[in-house]
Amino acid sequence: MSSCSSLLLSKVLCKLSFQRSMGGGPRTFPGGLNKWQWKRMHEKKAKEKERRLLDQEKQIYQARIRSQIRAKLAASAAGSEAHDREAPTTASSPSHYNPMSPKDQIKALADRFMKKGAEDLWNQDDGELESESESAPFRPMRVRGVAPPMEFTNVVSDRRNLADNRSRVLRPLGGDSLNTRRFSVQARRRSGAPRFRFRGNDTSSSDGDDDSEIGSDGDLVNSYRGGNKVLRNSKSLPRFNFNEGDASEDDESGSRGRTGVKKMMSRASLGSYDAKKMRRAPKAFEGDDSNLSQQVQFIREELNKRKSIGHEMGQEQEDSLLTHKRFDECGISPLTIKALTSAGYVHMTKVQEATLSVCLEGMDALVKAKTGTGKSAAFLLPAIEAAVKEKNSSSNQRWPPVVVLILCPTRELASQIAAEATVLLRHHDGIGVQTLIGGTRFKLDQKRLESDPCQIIVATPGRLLDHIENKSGFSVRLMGLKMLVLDEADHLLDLGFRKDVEKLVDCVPRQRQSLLFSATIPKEVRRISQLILRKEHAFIDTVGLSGVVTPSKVKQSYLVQPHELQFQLVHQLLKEHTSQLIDYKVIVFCNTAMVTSLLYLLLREMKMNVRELHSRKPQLYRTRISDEFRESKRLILITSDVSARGMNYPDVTLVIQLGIPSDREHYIHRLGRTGREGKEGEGILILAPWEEHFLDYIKDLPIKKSQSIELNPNIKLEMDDAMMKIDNSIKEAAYHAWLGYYNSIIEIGRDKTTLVELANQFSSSIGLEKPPSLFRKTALKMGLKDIPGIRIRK
Ligand SMILES: Nc1ncnc2c1ncn2[C@@H]1O[C@H](COP(=O)(O)OP(=O)(O)OP(=O)(O)O)[C@@H](O)[C@H]1O
Repeated sequence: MSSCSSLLLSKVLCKLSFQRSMGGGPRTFPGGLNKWQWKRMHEKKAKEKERRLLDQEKQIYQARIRSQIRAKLAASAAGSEAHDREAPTTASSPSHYNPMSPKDQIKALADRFMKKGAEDLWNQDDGELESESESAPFRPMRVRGVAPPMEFTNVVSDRRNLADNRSRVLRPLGGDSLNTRRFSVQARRRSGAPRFRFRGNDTSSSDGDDDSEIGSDGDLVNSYRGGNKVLRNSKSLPRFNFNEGDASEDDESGSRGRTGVKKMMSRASLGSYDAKKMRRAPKAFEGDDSNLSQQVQFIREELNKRKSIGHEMGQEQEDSLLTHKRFDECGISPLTIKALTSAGYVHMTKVQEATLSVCLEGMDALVKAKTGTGKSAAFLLPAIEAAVKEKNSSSNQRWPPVVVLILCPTRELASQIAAEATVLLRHHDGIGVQTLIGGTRFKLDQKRLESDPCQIIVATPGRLLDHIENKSGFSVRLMGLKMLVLDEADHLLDLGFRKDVEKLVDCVPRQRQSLLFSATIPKEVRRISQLILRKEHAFIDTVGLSGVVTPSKVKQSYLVQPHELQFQLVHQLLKEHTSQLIDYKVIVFCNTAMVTSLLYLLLREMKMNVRELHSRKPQLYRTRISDEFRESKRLILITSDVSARGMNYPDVTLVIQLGIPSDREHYIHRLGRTGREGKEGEGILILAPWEEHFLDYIKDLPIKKSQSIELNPNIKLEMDDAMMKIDNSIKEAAYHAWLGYYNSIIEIGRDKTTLVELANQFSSSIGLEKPPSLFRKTALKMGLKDIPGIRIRK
């Protein structure tokens, strides 16, 4: 009764504050709170959430330690059992000293790995199966001809599909119930590829394979929320140190006080099994050992057969973008079908086929699909359907509620999504879409919202929060929200954005559908996504059997060249490419806005057809260049990571990445600007000799070393001349940004002396007589104050 009345009261207050704000009365937030109370309330909520999270992390960590101790004790007990295998364990011996019988061991393993996503939780420290498998508990099974542990795991993960699970993992390509891809991932994990270290010194997760294999939910949700399972090592580690200038420059996150220090979430892992799970062991494993080994043999053979068929089919399927399924078969409204048809969309792409029915059912989903495969339409179609449904049920409101909220990390991407939504909405009268993005006038947004109320909002987190906090009745309109979409979800849940996104999630109703899309979903993001998704959500992965997340028709290569020669190398590569292709269209990614600007000016001086796009440019300019590049051919775009994700520039023929990307995901998304819609493309990564370690993090991708290119000495002279013409202030800013970016990279950032040496070489290569000085405070923050070669501004 009391909760009912308080709900009623808060609804009335909401309505009142909405009416007041629309009518220009005193400004209040829902519940009659003023701006500061409202803000404090959300800050408090965010703090509480953070504390809860930390508690859970702590529990997970402690559980992990406990499990390690247990594993060690069990291993030593197993050693002693080898001497005395026949002797039954005495009742008096403590239970954790008891080695398991082979059957129990299998049951335990089966239980542990049969759960969806459990192989995702496999880690090297789970060692009994590999290194300690030679010891007692497993030996009897080996004698009976049972496969070595790794294959066994695979067999079990097949059986796992029979088990009931709360959430669904859908792998439409080839219906990979036997999950051959996971097999290779586990093998890779065992090979111990080091994890890319930008995110911190997380040596515990040495798989380097965040993207290509994500586990499914049930356990993960459980273990995350309950914190009572044995999970993988959990640490919160810095990802970025201080960045001077614009180093890491995803515009919207930067604009709202990006912390400069990024942390990694811990990764979940079932380090051991627990008694409860024993009950869920499949019946087949309870039979006698000889039956079991026959069965295992049979399943393995079956697996191998399916694997080879799957690979062939998988490759074929991967090369084509569209499926046979038509849009008019899936129950979306005829007006949308009409718009789709006139836009040339008749058949669905794989991700659309895999997700549409699930999303239209109203289920939450986390979706992973390759770049350029039509994810935008995959979430826009259910979004439009939600708006249509809502419009039919509440048509007379003057200010209709916002039914769908789509969050994007960059302004350009938000505009692109809104443009696509407008195309799909062209035949729907009374349903509108608007963008709320930074870099435009706030008042203008407000006017647009009042004059043209719409049901679908595409926004960047920073500007959206401004609207909620500055209010104008907007937060009240969000109370009717039915669907929340996070495009580039992994990036939005990364620390640069996470706080803002959490605040936003607190401002929308809990009863909603949430859809998270990205081409890359690292495990820590998979975990944190549970905060947004309902427990009963689908995880849909259309990457395919190969497990390669990059487009199959993109030729990937890398070149190694010292920093000071890299500009010349870029110039030479561009010259070659543009002379070979008539309709070239190239994107060159630089790591910072100021280096982007410098390279742009240099290439312009060298008479190349270039444009620049980065966060230091005014929004109008950015929009103009983005539109121009979308429409054009024979153009080169020099850009920073503002263009790395989601931007759909058709027919890009080459992507060059200059310098080490800030992580594996950045590499994949940047590369994904070419080879879209199943087309061909090329990607070249240019690394300095010390940056080659990055290749460890992408070694599962089909990237090859390119033949070295001999640089033309005459061009060098020409470039030096061109460089002389560029203003020193640009070069100094580029030096600062360069130093800031590389200082944030752990490998080099730790060795400050080498870093400063490299920076000073870069400085002289761009024509600066001596390295520009730093403010004392900045040098201090960067840990560079007393490093030889650093000049401090007086
Ligand atoms: N069903 C379809 N039929 C034909 N073309 C389609 C279809 N769906 C999407 N496309 C086209 O595919 C291209 C890529 O789509 P989109 O930008 O949505 O990819 P994405 O998966 O979101 O990529 P990214 O991961 O880079 O964000 C667009 O040009 C879009 O028009």
